[in-house]
Amino acid sequence: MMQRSDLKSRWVVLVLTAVILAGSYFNYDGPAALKAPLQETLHLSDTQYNLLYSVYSFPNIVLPLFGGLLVDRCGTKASLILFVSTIVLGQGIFAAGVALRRYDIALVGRTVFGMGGESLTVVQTTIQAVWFQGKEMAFAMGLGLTVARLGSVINDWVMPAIYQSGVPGLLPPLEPASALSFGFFITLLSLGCALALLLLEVRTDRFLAAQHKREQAQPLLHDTAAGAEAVVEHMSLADIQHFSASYWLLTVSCVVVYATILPFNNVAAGVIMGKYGVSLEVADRLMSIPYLIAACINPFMGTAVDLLGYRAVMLTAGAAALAAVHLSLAWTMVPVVLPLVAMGLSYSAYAAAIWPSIALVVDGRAMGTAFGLTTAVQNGGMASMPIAVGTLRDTTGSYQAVEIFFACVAMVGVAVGVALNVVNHRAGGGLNRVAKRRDALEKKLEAVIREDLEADSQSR
Ligand SMILES: NCCCC[C@H](N)C(=O)NCC(=O)O
Repeated sequence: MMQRSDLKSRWVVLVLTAVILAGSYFNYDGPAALKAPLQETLHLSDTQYNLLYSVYSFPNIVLPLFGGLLVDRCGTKASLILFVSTIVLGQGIFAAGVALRRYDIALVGRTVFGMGGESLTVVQTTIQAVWFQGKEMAFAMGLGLTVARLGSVINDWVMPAIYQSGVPGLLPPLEPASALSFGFFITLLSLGCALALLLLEVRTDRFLAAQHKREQAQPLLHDTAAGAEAVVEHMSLADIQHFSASYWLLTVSCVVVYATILPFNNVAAGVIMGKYGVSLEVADRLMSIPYLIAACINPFMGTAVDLLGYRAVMLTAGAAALAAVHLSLAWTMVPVVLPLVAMGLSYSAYAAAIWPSIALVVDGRAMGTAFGLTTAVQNGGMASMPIAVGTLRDTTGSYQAVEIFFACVAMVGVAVGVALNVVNHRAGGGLNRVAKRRDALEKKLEAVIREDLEADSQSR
């Protein structure tokens, strides 16, 4: 039976989902690129500044789980439009709050932005998993993250420039709200791409339904995460208890390892300026290195995962490399470019392995919920880390304790990775195998079971 992953238009879907997410990532990292001007204009301490990230993540300790359920129950189309509209609204409120010098409104804006932002990553990953299932999934997710991360990198370059010079006749210079308003226009671009994707999905539904009718297969019921297959069973929260041990270990790994990457980026400019005595502009450029490296090599890392497997090994090695990076930032004076490049490489290896791994250990009909739950737990880490980091920085007066803390968290990620390798090996080692070989083995197994059942019914 023909599926979405058999269609060439999956590449258009990849471009659209990537650009949609790039708009979200661009704005997520907005405060990091404007850290000093924001703190100056709104008179914020480090803790208050970091709260702009924590409030993004607080609602997401729960919301993406329901976002994922919504994706599985109502489909990707409605969820996509809902979540993109929410980031447009949130960014608008955030920019207005900063323009009005109202920290409380700015916090509300970041909260609303977060309510859409993380569930958007869930629906985007689910759409990519559905359209690339059994094909170039890790490559597609890697390329998607590349474009999204380019959003972060462009943000690091464009936001300080717009802050400095404004947009003639439109946005005044030396005003952080100008840069944030520019970010609002970027979210409108994401909305435009989401509407284009909606049209494409509707046309694909019609095409596949007609195709299935011709093949006398079951009609297409709706566009759930299970894609073009006829799905009648609905995922419910209770089904979470059937997720495997590998899934839970992947989720714990995701929360601890990402907690050493994304929250580091929020304070990277401060770490670099404090340790190496460079200006904000130079620090902003330097801090874009990890995301830039990751953006450049994500598709290659993804291809390596598609061709070689070794997902569980790769995500353990990625965590170990991140621990080394943070220790070197805490205790050595090596040129800062080295640990930043190493961070980009390890982040990319980790991201290329973790997201496709989740798609491999859960059933198709639970994909949105699984991504949602992982993202929810991940946000627990992303909500608490900035507070811990801000408090450590405010109490010790330097970033050394912060870096040692990041390294310890990464080491927990190594331990979880080792446990994952053991558990997965006992369960057949699917995560470290190539997906196509894994599919072939599963098909062989199904055929043997079917033959057994047929022989059984004939002998009765
Ligand atoms: N919007 C920035 C935070 C992204 C969090 C998201 N759940 C995620 O982890 N995405 C993958 C990545 O590597 O950024």
